[in-house]
Amino acid sequence: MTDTVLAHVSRVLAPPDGPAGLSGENLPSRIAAYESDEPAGAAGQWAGQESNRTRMMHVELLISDARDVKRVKNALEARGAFVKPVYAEGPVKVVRTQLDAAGAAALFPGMPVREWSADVERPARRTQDIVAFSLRYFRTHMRDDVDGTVAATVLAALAARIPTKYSVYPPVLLFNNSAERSFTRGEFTRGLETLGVSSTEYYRALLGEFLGASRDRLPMRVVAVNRPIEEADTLRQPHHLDILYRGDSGSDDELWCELRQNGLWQSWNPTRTMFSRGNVKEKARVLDPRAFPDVRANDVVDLYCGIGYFTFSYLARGCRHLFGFELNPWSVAGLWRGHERNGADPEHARTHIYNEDNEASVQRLGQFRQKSMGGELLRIRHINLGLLPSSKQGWPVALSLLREHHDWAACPLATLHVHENVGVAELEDGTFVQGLVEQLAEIEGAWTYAAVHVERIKTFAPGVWHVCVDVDVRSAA
Ligand SMILES: C[S@@+](CC[C@H](N)C(=O)[O-])C[C@H]1O[C@@H](n2cnc3c(N)ncnc32)[C@H](O)[C@@H]1O
Repeated sequence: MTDTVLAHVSRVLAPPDGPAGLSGENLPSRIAAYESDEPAGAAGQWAGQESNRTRMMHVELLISDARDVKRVKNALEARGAFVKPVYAEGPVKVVRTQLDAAGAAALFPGMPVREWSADVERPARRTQDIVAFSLRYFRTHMRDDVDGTVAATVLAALAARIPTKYSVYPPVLLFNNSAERSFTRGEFTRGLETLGVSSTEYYRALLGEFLGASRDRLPMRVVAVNRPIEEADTLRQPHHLDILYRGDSGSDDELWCELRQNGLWQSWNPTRTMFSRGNVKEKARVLDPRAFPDVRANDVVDLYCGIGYFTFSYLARGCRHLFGFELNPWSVAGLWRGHERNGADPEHARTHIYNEDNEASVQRLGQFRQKSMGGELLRIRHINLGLLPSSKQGWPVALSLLREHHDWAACPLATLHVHENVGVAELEDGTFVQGLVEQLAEIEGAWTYAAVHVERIKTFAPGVWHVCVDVDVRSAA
């Protein structure tokens, strides 16, 4: 064995009281600590009581030059305003603070900031805990007759392949699948065979470690590996979800995950529908009356409603009617499960979901107005356009809805929330936003458009941000 391999083997074989991070002794509590999408006591806001959700929003600093991180951290620590950990989003280093926007501007003039709250997603999970647990398990469950040197080499190889990033989506423990670290790598499966370790028993044991990990104490029964969604797939379906272990006899069609974020339940079938934890921040923004004013008692259209990511936040804010359009029947089924779990609007008096192309929305809203409103116009205060990589298909649809069905006299302002993946350069030089506004004006020239906010939601790929641009639309008349 080379020195490098030996050094690595001695590191991964460190005894339980060895270096922190490899011991794994405190595994359950550490894992439990990762599983929290919201602070204890965050209440469901479904009934539309929005006042108690208003809270001070802290900001995080977006630092483009890594050399500035230390200085910023020191300054924050001196004021007791630093929040661990510092993390990276593409080229940007993100430092969380206990400061509000004004405090940050005073301390770090000109530095870009964005809001965050404790119920916003934690940074990517990277931990050696899974590795430590797994190595302990392999050592205690491998065949007695495996040669010591072979065992050490194989354990080192396994340690390098075990995925360390995962999501707890009860009942599914979903692992990432990077080029280096994955349970589906040949080295991993061959390594288990060499040691005589049963993968089924190993996954069952791994799940056992997560039993107490779900904050809502939901059962964990499935280990799966996710692969990236294909860019070209409009329905954003997880075609490459591999189920490695199932502790029940249900079929894929009966597998429903549940997760509560910002006090609202969501439900989805992970073999049929994508789920992005990172959108939790945008969902929280929809719940913030300062960011999304006048939702209450007005109407909202969600042109790509999916499983209800944003739909539920609008309903929680007390909108009058929510019209959602979604092509994927599995997402619609998930949306209704989540809707039921959230326990309000049981008669579906406010929630109108159409399992069809949003191109049909102009016609559907017309029918709704005739049937349920005596032909009266709607007050469409917000239109959500939540499709990646681009929601461009929905831009003319959104403007047609305003043209045909919106009462400008009763509601003089309508806001489009345009989700897109945008390159950093186009964002920073303003060309994306300018192009968006110009294209909207080309579609409907009689109105005015003002891009009032650009929310950087998460990095989609290096140098590419998933953003939501809020565009205020006013009729010139
Ligand atoms: C990024 S996902 C939506 C995320 C969503 N907000 C949620 O809760 O899942 C985009 C969704 O748009 C749907 N979709 C794509 N094109 C559509 C169209 N023309 N009309 C209606 N839905 C569409 C896809 O099926 C997918 O579920």
